[in-house]
Amino acid sequence: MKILSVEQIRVADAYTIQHEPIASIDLMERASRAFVNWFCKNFETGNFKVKIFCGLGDNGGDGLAIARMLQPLGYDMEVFVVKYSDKTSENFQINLKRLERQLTIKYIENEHFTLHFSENDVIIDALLGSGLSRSIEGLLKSVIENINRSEVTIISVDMPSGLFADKSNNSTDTIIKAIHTVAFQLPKLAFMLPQNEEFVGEWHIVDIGLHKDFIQNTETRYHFSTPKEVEKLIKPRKKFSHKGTFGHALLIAGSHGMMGAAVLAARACMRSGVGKLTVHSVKSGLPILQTLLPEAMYWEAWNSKSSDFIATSFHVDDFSNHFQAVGVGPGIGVNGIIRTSLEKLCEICRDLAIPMVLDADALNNFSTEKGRSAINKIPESSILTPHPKEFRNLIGKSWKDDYEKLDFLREFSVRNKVIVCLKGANTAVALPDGTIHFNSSGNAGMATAGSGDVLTGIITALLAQGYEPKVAAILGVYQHGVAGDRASERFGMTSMMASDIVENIRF
Ligand SMILES: NC(=O)C1=CN([C@@H]2O[C@H](COP(=O)(O)OP(=O)(O)OC[C@H]3O[C@@H](n4cnc5c(N)ncnc54)[C@H](O)[C@@H]3O)[C@@H](O)[C@H]2O)[C@@H](O)CC1
Ligand SMILES: [K+]
Repeated sequence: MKILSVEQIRVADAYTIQHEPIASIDLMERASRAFVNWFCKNFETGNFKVKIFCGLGDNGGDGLAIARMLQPLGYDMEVFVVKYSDKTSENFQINLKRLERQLTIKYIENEHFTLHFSENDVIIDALLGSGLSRSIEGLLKSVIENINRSEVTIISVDMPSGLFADKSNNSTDTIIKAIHTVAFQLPKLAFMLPQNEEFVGEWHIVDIGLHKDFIQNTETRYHFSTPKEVEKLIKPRKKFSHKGTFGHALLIAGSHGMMGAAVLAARACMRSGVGKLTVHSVKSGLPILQTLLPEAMYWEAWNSKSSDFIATSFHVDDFSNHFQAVGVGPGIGVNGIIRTSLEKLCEICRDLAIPMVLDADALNNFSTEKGRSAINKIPESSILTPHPKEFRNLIGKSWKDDYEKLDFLREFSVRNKVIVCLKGANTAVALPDGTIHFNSSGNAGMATAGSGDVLTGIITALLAQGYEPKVAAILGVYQHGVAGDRASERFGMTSMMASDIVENIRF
């Protein structure tokens, strides 16, 4: 699903009005109806009052139309119009006239207002939407501060009022803190970013029938990978296939005291459909891995006498005609010898065109001053899976906000021609073509030790099966999240562990 800018949404709106064709006021009616349908499904009539706060533009117009539609359905309504300006939109005016016939509207015209909220109230925020052009001040600011203090359920129409859809707010800005945001047709970039979580709450999309052709033909750098889109990427397993069909993966992971990382990645790899798996790790890890995962083969690190790190002088003969994918990083440790051996590994994979996943310590080895100058050795189209701290170390600089983080992410991915999965809620998968794809699955329970190792295993397995790197990244991240969602259903977010994610992988 595309994420369009405010400007693009405005054009989509105009295009729909012209080409469907539909009158602007009827499009607003359709949008408001879509909101109402969502609302009725989620909030059955009962012992509570719905308080709608309307601005003076089209977002306010939506609010008035929503009030008109909800009242006959049995909701106890109170409608407030905040008169912060003399200007109103045409659709607002039309909807105001329509509603005035049905109920008494209350006006908030100056700072001498008092609002009373009771615990069960539900507030619908239709003050400002995507038309926001500056930080909120004056009367609107006072009203929003009052609403936020009420601590009752707040539902925002299209956008939490005061939040910019595709650029950063000032840290002191006044913004509605919604529990739910019900957005029209497409998600906004702001919804994807951790810095906006307390304003957006849980977001939902309702279809308002914007013109499909326009959306299809509009270019954007941002995408939200919906379950429907991603699930289509899974290749069916053919009846006459054998284990050779699904590739042989090499996983380089673990060290003394860090064998859990290797086991988690390896188990996840096997659960994700790889034909064969070899794990390359330290000597002391052999009994651990062979006991916990008899399905995998073991390749002992050549010079791991002290058995506390992997530092193999990789040789091309060990790779050619052997492996279809290499995953490297979880628990391997960081030092100059390991980095040298990683550089050699990258060289071999590049020459033999073996796709790679680099995670955790593989990335940390490229995050020292010397390491950064060797980043260009990472083969094109490799998949890197850092969490934000690892990414910051890799690029050697911090970002001022989440928008700048996305810019750095895109820059890095384009410059090095690699795929970067920046992990977090809505993991961002940046492709070398400059696009960023946000993931839709997963939950906060996945912020637990070993969760990243599981992702490495999944993506390595997909590469070994011949999935194109960009598909392996987007699908792998999604399936990892789905497995995490299943694990959290069973154990709860707080109690789930990375091994529960592994046991819930299902392709
Ligand atoms: N684009 C679409 O597809 C549709 C949009 N609709 C609604 O229209 C909304 C956008 O409407 P508008 O463009 O009228 O904009 P808003 O209703 O968000 O804002 C109204 C006006 O307020 C002024 N304003 C901006 N920032 C302000 C501030 N900080 N303080 C005071 N005034 C400020 C601007 O002049 C702006 O045009 C959407 O969020 C959505 O709710 C729907 O009605 C139907 C379809
Ligand atoms: K709003």
